[in-house]
Amino acid sequence: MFARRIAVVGAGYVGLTTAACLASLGHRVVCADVDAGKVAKLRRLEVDILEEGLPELVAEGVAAGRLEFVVGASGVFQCPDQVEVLFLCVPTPMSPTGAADLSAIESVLSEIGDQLAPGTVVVNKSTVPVGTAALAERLLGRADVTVVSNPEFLREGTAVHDFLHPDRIVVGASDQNAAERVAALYSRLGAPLVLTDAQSAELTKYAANCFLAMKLSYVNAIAELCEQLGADVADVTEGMGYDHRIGQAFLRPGPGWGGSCLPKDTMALEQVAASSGVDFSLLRATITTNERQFDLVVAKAREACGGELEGARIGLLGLAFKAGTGDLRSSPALIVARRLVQEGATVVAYDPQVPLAVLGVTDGIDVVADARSAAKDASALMLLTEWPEFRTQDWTEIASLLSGTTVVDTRNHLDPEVLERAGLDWRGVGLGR
Ligand SMILES: NC(=O)c1ccc[n+]([C@@H]2O[C@H](COP(=O)([O-])OP(=O)(O)OC[C@H]3O[C@@H](n4cnc5c(N)ncnc54)[C@H](O)[C@@H]3O)[C@@H](O)[C@H]2O)c1
Ligand SMILES: O=c1ccn([C@@H]2O[C@H](COP(=O)(O)OP(=O)(O)O[C@H]3O[C@H](CO)[C@@H](O)[C@H](O)[C@H]3O)[C@@H](O)[C@H]2O)c(=O)[nH]1
Repeated sequence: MFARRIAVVGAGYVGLTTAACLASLGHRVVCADVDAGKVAKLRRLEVDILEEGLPELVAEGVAAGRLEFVVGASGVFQCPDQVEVLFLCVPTPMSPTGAADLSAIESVLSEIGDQLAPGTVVVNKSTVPVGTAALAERLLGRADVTVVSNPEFLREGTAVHDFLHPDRIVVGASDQNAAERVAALYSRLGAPLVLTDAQSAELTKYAANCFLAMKLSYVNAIAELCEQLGADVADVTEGMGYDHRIGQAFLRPGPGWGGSCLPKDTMALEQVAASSGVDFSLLRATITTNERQFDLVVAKAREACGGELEGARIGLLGLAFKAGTGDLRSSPALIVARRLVQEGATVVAYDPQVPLAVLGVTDGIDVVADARSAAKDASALMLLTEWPEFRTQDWTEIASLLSGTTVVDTRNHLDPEVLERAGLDWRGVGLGR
């Protein structure tokens, strides 16, 4: 079924990807954002997030007349065609209590509530606590409008690929007909479909993200054990991952997990569990293990600087929360960098996707234009984001620029033999040597 027109509110990672991909599937889409500057750029076909294939899909959709951009959620009603399905893709950040902040969703609902045509399906794609679809229906107060939960599972950096090749589509609603209308929008993707109630759909999203976070905390704890016991985490995780019940994915140790979703979603589910009277100590341990991981990384930096961070100069390779994105939200690299600054180190960082001017003076992090500038006169170099270009640096030149010899590789991303040939002391994670 092709809707006469789909509206998408929010033109960020999820909203813009949803709008452009639905347009590429043949739907007619109007995408709204409260940020007039962002909308003006999108109208000029400028996409300011790093997502492979997204600028091309936006350009194709606009050229085909299937995709347009408007300012403000109510802007979607300026178009002559009636909106039949409206997706909510607005932020649900962490509030000071740790719970998800639903104010953007509430604000959009109050803005559009009176303007929705009878029979419209409102689809929530933002990550929200159980009960939000029901809350949205109450806020709308419209018996002729249904709210459907359709959580999104895409990853940053591979958003278009993930949207068009999803592992599954989850659609939850009390109204079977509305759920099927939403599911039909994705029919060309051929993905497994989980049709359920709204509560189960909403919980599925948190359950999946928290499971991924738990897997990573577990792996990072195993890596720490490897260091104590003389084992090699790469071999241990390879041996674990061949078990199809475990799988090889999401088993790479690192500086801790971060990004715009896992940290806030683990905190939000913890809040939900607490307020439901459920003792989810496993989830608490997942979070605290990650916080400890940052301590361990800072301790490695301290050791690399001879036991004292005060006055040390440390070069950082990477600031984004993972390779393939320029997103700094809850980036472990940034958390570690700030901690090093707090402990008195001078931190000079390079990231291929983070512009020089992005960090404020308060962060105290000197962002430079290349890896060589980060290495210059540093007592130690630390890799925090696994950008491919870091593997292919001229490591002999880097070695000549450093004042020390230690390279802490928090992701086991570099080739130790290449670094050792350059006279450097490579220190990875989860290696008992
Ligand atoms: N980033 C991801 O990888 C990802 C993946 C799956 C789910 N999610 C969830 O999707 C939701 C959106 O995340 P995101 O990363 O796309 O956020 P984002 O910050 O990249 O984009 C959100 C957009 O919404 C706009 N916006 C805010 N309030 C608005 C309003 N009242 N009216 C119109 N536009 C408004 C903002 O200007 C921004 O452009 C969150 O709940 C998030 O947890 C994110
Ligand atoms: O083996 C691994 C895999 C990931 N990470 C780290 O884990 C974090 C999260 O990575 P990833 O899951 O790839 O990032 P996101 O783009 O934030 O995607 C997650 O969060 C999204 C928002 O909810 C979900 O839609 C996705 O399914 C979920 O993977 C990053 O810090 C990664 O460096 C590791 O340390 N080791």
